[in-house]
Amino acid sequence: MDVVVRCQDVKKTFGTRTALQDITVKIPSHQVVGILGPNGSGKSSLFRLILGLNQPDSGEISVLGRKPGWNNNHQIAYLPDRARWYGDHTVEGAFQWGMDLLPGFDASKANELADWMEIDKKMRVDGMSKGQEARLMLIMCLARNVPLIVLDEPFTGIDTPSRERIIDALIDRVTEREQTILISTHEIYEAEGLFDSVFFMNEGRVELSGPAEELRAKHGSMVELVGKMSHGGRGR
Ligand SMILES: Nc1ncnc2c1ncn2[C@@H]1O[C@H](COP(=O)(O)OP(=O)(O)OP(=O)(O)O)[C@@H](O)[C@H]1O
Repeated sequence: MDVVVRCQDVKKTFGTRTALQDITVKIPSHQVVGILGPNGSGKSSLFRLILGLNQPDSGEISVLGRKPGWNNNHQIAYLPDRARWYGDHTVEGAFQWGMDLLPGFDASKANELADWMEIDKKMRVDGMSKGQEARLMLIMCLARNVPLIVLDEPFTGIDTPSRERIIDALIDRVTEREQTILISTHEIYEAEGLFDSVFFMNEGRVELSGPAEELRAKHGSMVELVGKMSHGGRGR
């Protein structure tokens, strides 16, 4: 199995709060990987370590075979939690900015994604609704030809019918698996079909992981599994 992220005994605390404890995982590459778990379980903290935005207190982490940090991040497209970036641009302006500054940004792919997500390219970003801006942020990441895409809650703010449409189309589009896509989301019911593998986090630990098919065969749907785990069942 090719591995995109390798963590060995990783621990991260913020003051008295433990965000991650004893994380030892190998996240497979060339897959769509769901990082699931309740609020505060450590998903965003793990992503921030992958990007090198925070350092672990102890343990080792490698991403695409290297230590995380600025010299690795040209290979990663990252959509952070609560991101709002392109305020004074139009959509086309954001795409131009992407071409100038984002490694691997493919404007024709961005245009195609904008048509498909029904985003008007002349629109100013500061006039967008939350859901339109969330779609633009998703496009800015998905249009990049980089080996790793990390999406932290990418569907938040997108209304249910649009979200379902976007996720269905993503399921159709990300079949080639040239890239690895890590997605954290609470929209498990809708997103379940996207995932090849899933890592369930709870209280800063990875409590269960594996190929989505295997987990489903053993435990039922992901929604049920997350429900059980969030209530202390650990899915085992
Ligand atoms: N910068 C920080 N300062 C203090 N505590 C933090 C910080 N970042 C994360 N934490 C704490 O670490 C724990 C894990 O937070 P994290 O944001 O990683 O969870 P999450 O699984 O992404 O949650 P959510 O689903 O709500 O986005 C929480 O208890 C949180 O309060």
